[in-house]
Amino acid sequence: MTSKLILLRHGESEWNAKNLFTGWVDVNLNDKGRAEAERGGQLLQSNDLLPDVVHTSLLKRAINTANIALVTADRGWIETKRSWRLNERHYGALQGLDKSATREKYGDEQFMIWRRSYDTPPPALEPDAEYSQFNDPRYASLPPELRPQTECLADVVVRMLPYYYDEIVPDLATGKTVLVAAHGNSIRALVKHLDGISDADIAGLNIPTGIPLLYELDDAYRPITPGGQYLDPDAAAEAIQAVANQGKK
Ligand SMILES: O=C(O)[C@@H](CO)OP(=O)(O)O
Repeated sequence: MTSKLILLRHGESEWNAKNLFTGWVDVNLNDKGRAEAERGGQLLQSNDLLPDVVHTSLLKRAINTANIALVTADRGWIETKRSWRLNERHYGALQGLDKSATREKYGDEQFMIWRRSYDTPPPALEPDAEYSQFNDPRYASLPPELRPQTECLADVVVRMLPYYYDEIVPDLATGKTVLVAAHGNSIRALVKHLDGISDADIAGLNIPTGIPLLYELDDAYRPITPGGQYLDPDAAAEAIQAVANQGKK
């Protein structure tokens, strides 16, 4: 038996457009992001990939992307599950900072370590800082040690995988087509797991906004096509390059 898992990074957000580190800050989609989400829904429909269940993070850019895409594909009625474990990587003290200014201030090497190294997190964000989510009511049920103040990608893998195994795989096992609407770095964590990408090589993988990425999985939940298939490969290639170039002049 094979199963279908579709990964969808949210459409462009207000802070993506401003080139700011976002992480757990709950910013909304902009007009371009909403249009990308609609196009994502059209691609699901035209490829006959109609989700039976959707999993999202607790952040509105992913929630609204899923809603727009699913309503567009006439699947707005499907079962919905949400978890903080699908949230974007917490960007620590970088949240709210301009990416280009950060690169200029700290240099290319430090910028890339914070942005794409596997196991070096940015400095922690104090709980009472302006862009901290430490006391946000949506995380009130988490014990303090689970509420991040910064994360590297390795931390995201560790907190995301229990959700994948406990909630997403059981949906795949019952033959459902599963949509996961999440974020650049939580999707990178999941792709790293699915494709068995090394800690070094994952630095070079970027996820475009709003373009569904289909993984057909075998009965061991391994990809039949390594890397999956973007439903619009040309648009994905261009958008991936744009993500990789963020922060460059
Ligand atoms: O700012 C962020 O939260 C992420 C995703 O937008 O950025 P980056 O691609 O730099 O990890």
